[in-house]
Amino acid sequence: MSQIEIKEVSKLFKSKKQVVTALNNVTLTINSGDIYGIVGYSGAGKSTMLRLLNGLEQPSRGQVLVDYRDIGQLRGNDLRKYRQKVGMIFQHFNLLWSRTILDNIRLPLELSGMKKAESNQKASELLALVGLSGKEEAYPSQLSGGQKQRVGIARALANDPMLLLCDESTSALDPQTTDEVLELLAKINRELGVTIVLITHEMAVIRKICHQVAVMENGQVVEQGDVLKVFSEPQEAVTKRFVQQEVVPNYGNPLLKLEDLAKEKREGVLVQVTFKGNQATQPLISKMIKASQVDVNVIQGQIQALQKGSVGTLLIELLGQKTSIEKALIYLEKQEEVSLEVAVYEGN
Ligand SMILES: Nc1ncnc2c1ncn2[C@@H]1O[C@H](COP(=O)(O)OP(=O)(O)OP(=O)(O)O)[C@@H](O)[C@H]1O
Repeated sequence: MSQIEIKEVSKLFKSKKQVVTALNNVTLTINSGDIYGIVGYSGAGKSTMLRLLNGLEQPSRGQVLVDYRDIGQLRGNDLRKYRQKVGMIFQHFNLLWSRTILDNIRLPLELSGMKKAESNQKASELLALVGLSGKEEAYPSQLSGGQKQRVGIARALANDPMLLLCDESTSALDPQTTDEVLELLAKINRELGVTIVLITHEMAVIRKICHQVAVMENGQVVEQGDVLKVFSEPQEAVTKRFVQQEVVPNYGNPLLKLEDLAKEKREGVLVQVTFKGNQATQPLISKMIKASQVDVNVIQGQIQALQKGSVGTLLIELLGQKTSIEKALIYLEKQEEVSLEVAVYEGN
C-alpha cells in the first residue's frame, strides 16, 4: 500500500549541447491500492516517471511524495531501504540466465540478508503464488515468455513491496499471455493490496486492469482520471487516438454513422445508444423489447469491457407500431448512464 503524490515535477536532462525536458510540471495523485496506468507514445516521459518513483532519478523541480516522504531527498541507506520496498517488473524480464528460477526469485532476498533456508521457503511460496510450482530448478531459457514474466513478478514481490512498478511488462508477450499476466497482476493487487503503477503504450492494457489512467504527451500529463470516464469521454486528441486503438472497426470497414444511415430509405427509427458504467452489461435491449413490444434490428455494436463496467455504442433500428417505438424510446431515455441519438429517414 502506498499513497503517491507527484507535485509540480519537472525533470530536465542537461548535456553540453542541449537540455531535454523529459517531464514538464507534472502533478498527479495515485491512491493507495490502485492500479494506475500511465499511457503515452514513445518519448512522452513514462520511463522517466517510473525512474523518479523508484528513486533512480531525482526531480529537477517539484516533489515525489510516497506515503508523505519526499523520495527525491532520500540518500544512502534510506534510499536503499526505500528501493527494497519498490518492486520492478521489466518488459524483457531481466532474469539471470545462469541462475535457476528459485535462485532468481531469491536474489533480492539474498541481497537484503535473509538466511538461505528462509529465502528458499519464501521464494517457493512466491512461485506458487504466480502459478509456477514445480519450476524451482528450471532455468529461464526453459520457460515461455509468459512464464518468465511470472518469475519476474515473483521476484518483484520478494521483499513484500508496497509499490509495484511495471515497465511495459506485457509488451513482449502475445495477446493471450498478456491477458494471463494482467490477470495475475490484478490478483496480486486484490490479494496483497499492493499499489501498482504501470506504463504502457497500449490502451488495451489500461482497459483490462487499470482503475485510473494518466495520458502523457511531451512530458506532460494531458488527461487523467477514472478509466471509465477517460474511455467514454476522451477530451484530448492524443487520448482519442489511444481510445481509437481499441475500436475494432467492423473487420476493416469504416464504422457506420447515424447521419449517413438516416439518408437511406428505412421503415423504422434509427437510434444510436451510447452507454457507460454497469448499463452495458445489463440486458438493456431485451428489457426494452419486453417493455415495448418493438422489433429491433441491430446494425452495429461495439462494447469495451473495463475494470469497472463498460462503455459502448449500439446502432439499432426500431420497427413496429408508432406507440411501441415511442415506448421503447421512453424506456431507453429513463435508463441511467445511457444516452440516445435518434434519426428518422427524411423522406418518411
Ligand atoms: N538519461 C537521459 N538523458 C537525456 N535525455 C533523456 C534521458 N532519459 C530520457 N531522456 C529523454 O526524455 C524524454 C522522455 O523519455 P522517456 O524515456 O521518459 O519516454 P517514454 O515515454 O518512456 O518513451 P519510451 O516508451 O520510448 O521509453 C525523451 O525525449 C528522451 O530522449
